[in-house]
Amino acid sequence: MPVTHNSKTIKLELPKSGASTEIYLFGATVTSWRTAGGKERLFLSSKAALDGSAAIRGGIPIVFPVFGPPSQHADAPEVVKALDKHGFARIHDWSVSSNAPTVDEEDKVSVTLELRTADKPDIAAVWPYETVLQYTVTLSPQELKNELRVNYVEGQGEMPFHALLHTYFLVPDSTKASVQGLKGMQYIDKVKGGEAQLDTDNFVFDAQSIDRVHMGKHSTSAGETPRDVKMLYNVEEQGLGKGIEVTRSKELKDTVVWNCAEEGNKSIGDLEEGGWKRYVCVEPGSVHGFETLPKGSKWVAEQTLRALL
Ligand SMILES: O=P(O)(O)OC[C@H]1O[C@H](O)[C@H](O)[C@@H](O)[C@@H]1O
Repeated sequence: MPVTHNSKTIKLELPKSGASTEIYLFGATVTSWRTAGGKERLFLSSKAALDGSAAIRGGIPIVFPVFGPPSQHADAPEVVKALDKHGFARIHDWSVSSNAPTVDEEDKVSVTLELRTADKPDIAAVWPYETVLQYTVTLSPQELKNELRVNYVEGQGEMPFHALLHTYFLVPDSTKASVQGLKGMQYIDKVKGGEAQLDTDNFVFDAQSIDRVHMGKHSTSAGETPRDVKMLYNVEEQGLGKGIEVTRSKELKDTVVWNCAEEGNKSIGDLEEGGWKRYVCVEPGSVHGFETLPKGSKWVAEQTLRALL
């Protein structure tokens, strides 16, 4: 059966190719993505809480409706200031949507999860905008697509929000991994206290702590387009390929790159020892400036991850 689930997780499988993905209902967090042949592409800390007691350390947590600690944003509206770091989507149970059909074909399988703020009293207490989040995960032999839909159903005034797909890639060695496609972009360097900088080269993770928010879109002769980014392993390994290409819809205009390095690893209790060397985060989102959504409307964004052979 290509779609199986239990009370905690959903598994999508393409038996012919060996590709699969696993999604926890908690946070709608994708915790595993294996491409054709069964190679794992996402990092999941062996110390991650998988019992709903904390956000899952690894995979693809969903950040909504605020990125980072709300106090970090001078432009955060009052209502946002009361929220937890990275918002509420990653720390609540989602359910399988009965409104969206599950696609189940030989080389494509998908499922849609849903979070209704009206069903969660603790969210409704702090978030006066009734929201339905829908998240569709689609697996093909070499690709994983994540589509997030934000439906603002009922409330007063426009709804402010950030959204981001906090993708942890599994890498053989984070100090060798690089990211192509950010050259020429302005970024905010959170390690250097929020200083704005210009990326002048293709970006190489090294042993230093990295925490950057690359802002906005690419200007090309064809107009403004969202960036296509490539995360490269720069390591030869049987069956691994070169890396992962990350494409996204224009709504995910920003890209966060993060690795906590050895020193930072010590202060993250649920990150396994040496975990910093096994992951790099490349996170498409809209986190520089708040989106504002009129009541009754919808915001749709997606990323596609593709293994580069
Ligand atoms: O530890 P978490 O709350 O999951 O946050 C993990 C990281 O998320 C993002 O990448 C931020 O840019 C980092 O500043 C933060 O440390």
